[in-house]
Amino acid sequence: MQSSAYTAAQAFTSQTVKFEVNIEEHEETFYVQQVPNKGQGIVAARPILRGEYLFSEPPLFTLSTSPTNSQILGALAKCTREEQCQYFALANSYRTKLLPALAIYETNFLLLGRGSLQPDAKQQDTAGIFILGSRFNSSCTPNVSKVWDELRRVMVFRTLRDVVEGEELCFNYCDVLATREQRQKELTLDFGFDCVCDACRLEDEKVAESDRRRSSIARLFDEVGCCGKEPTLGIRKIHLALRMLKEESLVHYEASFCYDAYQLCVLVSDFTNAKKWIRRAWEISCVTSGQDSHAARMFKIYYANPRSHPLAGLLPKTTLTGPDHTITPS
Ligand SMILES: C[S@@+](CC[C@H](N)C(=O)[O-])C[C@H]1O[C@@H](n2cnc3c(N)ncnc32)[C@H](O)[C@@H]1O
Repeated sequence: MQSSAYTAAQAFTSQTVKFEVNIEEHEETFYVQQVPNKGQGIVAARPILRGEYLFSEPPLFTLSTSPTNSQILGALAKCTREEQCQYFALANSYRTKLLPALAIYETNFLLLGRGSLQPDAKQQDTAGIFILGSRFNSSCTPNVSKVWDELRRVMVFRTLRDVVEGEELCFNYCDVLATREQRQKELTLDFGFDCVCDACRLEDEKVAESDRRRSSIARLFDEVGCCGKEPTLGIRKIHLALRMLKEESLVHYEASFCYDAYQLCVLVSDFTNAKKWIRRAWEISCVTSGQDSHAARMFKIYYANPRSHPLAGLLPKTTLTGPDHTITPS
């Protein structure tokens, strides 16, 4: 199998430090190659464990989420010739609709805000071009997470679950809890392609089942937030959601549900189960966002002292259930 060897080199913004992402350094872990019906993609060269760090990459340049063609050309003018060539070698899904520089930007930009390691990073409207990160295709059952580290100004990629050798590495371009129809619509309208990921290629009853589960998880996510006065009901909904997330092989939202369960437990002074839930939330956030992420650090503090949460003891004492409790379908 062929890997395309290239180097993405970019100076840190307003710093003199050079930061390089060299695909050759990662060849034992993954390689870039053609994948059926998606152009190029990133493929695991060996079994990779859940939560393994893949690489960090600084943006070639950053702009708003809807720049003009001349703003992009302006940013490219500050790049080296090699970097410009790398940019124009990226995928282009809008070849017939937009000018080349803009079309490539629209096909490849990544938002800097989502999943930021800093809670208050005001980066929602900023996007960047990442030469290697641009080779990740989309999956609606992703096995890779991407988190923007505002402090280091790099996008960090890591695996969300165990990956077998030869498996494609993908993150999600759209909300994984949307139904297939909603996802397909968004990917066609906003990203310019028809998704052929495994979840989108499910047929008949299987896609109906997957849609039902994803919609139920989304609904439970909202409902749990309203269960502050009914912790027993809230915990039951969380168990249900976690079971469905597992059935859908989805990791996103898991830490959030576990943190909600922790909060419900501290509300009723069930600190034994609270500790179990916050430990689970911490473990998952280390996988999805890394142990230096804001969420992982906050969960670690609550694990050390579950009683320190401001909601502790606000409701009458009772015992709920922990993350290992199994529920029977109703
Ligand atoms: C950021 S690029 C990803 C890498 C790209 N395949 C390449 O060759 O460099 C985004 C483009 O990849 C393709 N792509 C990504 N995910 C896909 C998917 N799930 N199904 C079909 N095409 C996909 C689409 O053409 C999309 O516009």
